[in-house]
Amino acid sequence: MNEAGAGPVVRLTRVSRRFGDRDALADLDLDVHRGERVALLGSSGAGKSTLLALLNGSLRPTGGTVELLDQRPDLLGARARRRLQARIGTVHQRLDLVEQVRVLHNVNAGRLGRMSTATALRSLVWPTGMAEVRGVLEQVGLGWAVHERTERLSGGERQRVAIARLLLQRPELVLADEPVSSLDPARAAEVLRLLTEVGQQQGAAAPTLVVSLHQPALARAHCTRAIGLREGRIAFDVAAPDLAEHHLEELYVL
Ligand SMILES: Nc1ncnc2c1ncn2[C@@H]1O[C@H](COP(=O)(O)OP(=O)(O)OP(=O)(O)O)[C@@H](O)[C@H]1O
Repeated sequence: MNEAGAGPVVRLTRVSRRFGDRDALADLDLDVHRGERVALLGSSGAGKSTLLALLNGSLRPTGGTVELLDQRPDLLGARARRRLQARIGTVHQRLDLVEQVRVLHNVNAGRLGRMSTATALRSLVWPTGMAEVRGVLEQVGLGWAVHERTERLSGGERQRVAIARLLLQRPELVLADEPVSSLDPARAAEVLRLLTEVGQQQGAAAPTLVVSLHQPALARAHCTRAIGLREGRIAFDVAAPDLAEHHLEELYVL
C-alpha cells in the first residue's frame, strides 16, 4: 500500500520507551504521511533521539506499537527487518563514516542494504557503479572529493558525504538527528535543502523527512510541520509556518 503512497509512512500508537525508571517517551500517538517534512524540536533530553531511533527500527518501544512503511519492525525476523531498514535512511549526529578510507567507499556503503552480501563485500574492494557515486557527490558539491581520504575533509564536508551516501541508498523515509548543530547558518540551510532532495529523488510528489533541530527558523523555512517534545510527550504539533514564540517557550523555559 505504501509503495503507492497511500498509508502513513510512520504510525505510532500509544508508544512509550522507558530506560530504567525513566520514561524517555510516554504515550505518543503520531502519524507521518508521505511528503511531510517534520521538524522535531525540544530541549536536551526531551526524547528526540529516542523517537528517531524508534522510527528507524533500531530501538523497540516498551509500550504501544510502531509501524514503519506498513510493517511492524518488532514482528519481523532479522533479515526482513534489515530489508525494512534499508528503506529508511538515517543521518546520525556522529555521521558513522569510516575516517581512514576514501570518500567513495563511504558513499558506496549507501547501497549495501540493496545488495547481496557477496556483492556488498566485493564492492568494498572494487567499487561498482562509480558513475553513480560521482553523481551523488557532485549533487552535494563534492565531485572533487571522490578519491580523498575521508579524514581530510572538514566537518561540513563530511556531513555532505553522509548525505551523498543517503542519496545512493534512495530511502523512502529520511531521518536526521541534529544534522546542522555544528554548522554555520548558510551551510545549515544547504544541508537541509540537500536532505529534502534525498526524498525527492524517489520520484514521489515530495520527500518524507523527520529531522531534529534546535533552530526554529530552519524548521519554518524547510519543514511543513513542527512537533515540540517536552519530557517525552508532544507539547505541540503545528504547521511549521505557524511555529510561534509561545510554542518555543513551552519547550525551553525551565
Ligand atoms: N540508552 C539509554 N539509556 C538510558 N537512558 C537513556 C538512553 N537513551 C536516552 N536516555 C534518556 O532518555 C531521555 C531522552 O533522551 P534523548 O537522547 O532521546 O533526548 P534528546 O531530546 O535527543 O536530547 P539531545 O538534544 O541532548 O540529544 C534522557 O533522559 C536520556 O538520558
